[in-house]
Amino acid sequence: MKVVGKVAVITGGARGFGKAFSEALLKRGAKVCFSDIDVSGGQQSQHELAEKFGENSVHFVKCDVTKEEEFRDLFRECLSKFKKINIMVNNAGILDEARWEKSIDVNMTAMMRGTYLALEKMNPKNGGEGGIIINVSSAAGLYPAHFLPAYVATKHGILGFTRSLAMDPLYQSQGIQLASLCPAFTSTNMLTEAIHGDAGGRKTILYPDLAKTIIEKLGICSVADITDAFIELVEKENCNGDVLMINKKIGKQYQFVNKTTSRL
Ligand SMILES: NC(=O)C1=CN([C@@H]2O[C@H](COP(=O)(O)OP(=O)(O)OC[C@H]3O[C@@H](n4cnc5c(N)ncnc54)[C@H](O)[C@@H]3O)[C@@H](O)[C@H]2O)C=CC1
Ligand SMILES: CCCCC/C=C\C=C\C(=O)C/C=C\C/C=C\CCCC(=O)O
Repeated sequence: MKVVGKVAVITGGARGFGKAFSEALLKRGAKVCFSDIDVSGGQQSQHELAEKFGENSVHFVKCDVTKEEEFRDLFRECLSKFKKINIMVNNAGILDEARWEKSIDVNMTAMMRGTYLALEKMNPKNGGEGGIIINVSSAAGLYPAHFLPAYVATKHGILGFTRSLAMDPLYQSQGIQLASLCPAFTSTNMLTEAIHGDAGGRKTILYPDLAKTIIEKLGICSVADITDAFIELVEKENCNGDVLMINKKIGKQYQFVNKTTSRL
């Protein structure tokens, strides 16, 4: 998709990947409605991005993705401000093995809700123009990891859901594409908290003592590496059903290149 003139909705955009993806789209001439549960972080990012790209190009909305009404309001506010939605990025996520039910709510249920809401708004029958939905999974959506079992389950779920909808001829006929991004370890606050504990000092992964060894073995990507892959997906002529993994050793690699189910 050509990004210039398009409108994107991004969840979890106050910091980390969400903020970097917002900036990358703005740089290419899109308008961005980004959201987060973190109001002060969101307002700070709004201020920085508006200074660079103009007040009329970027808009922050407070949205806890686990609250259906707030999620619906995010779409309403984007449509009211920018009149259309062409790109949806379900990026908000948490890593918290002690709160595995919450991990399912944020990483899985909310990602599904964001996808269904975007499908509704992008449907030409509802005044939409089609579009692209990118769901942020992880290398943890492709491989098991005994220090992150609940997180791994949610990230596998994202791939199953997104790849299945991408096969649906209905959405294909509406000009809607769905793809998944699978970054490996990347230097954001999520990684720092996994290594050192969260703001309250609680550990978010099992066996944090193993972190150093695992990271030394697998390496750490930069946010720029992942943003480059994100933009590649968005700008591709057809990204439907794509699963793009990025890790330090291999770089970018498309997975499940055969997009059909063996028996269907
Ligand atoms: N950092 C890493 O190594 C990797 C991260 N990911 C995924 O990338 C996505 C972004 O992660 P990072 O930028 O690294 O993390 P981060 O922790 O820096 O940013 C996540 C953002 O999501 C927001 N958020 C959390 N719960 C929310 C909720 N209920 N409603 C709305 N916003 C909420 C947070 O306030 C924060 O601004 C997540 O889905 C994560 O699972 C995937 C692979 C690797
Ligand atoms: C050991 C330190 C754990 C820190 C975890 C912090 C953030 C991780 C976010 C992720 O999304 C996890 C990404 C990848 C891990 C999953 C599988 C690792 C195996 C990948 C491989 O073999 O290349």
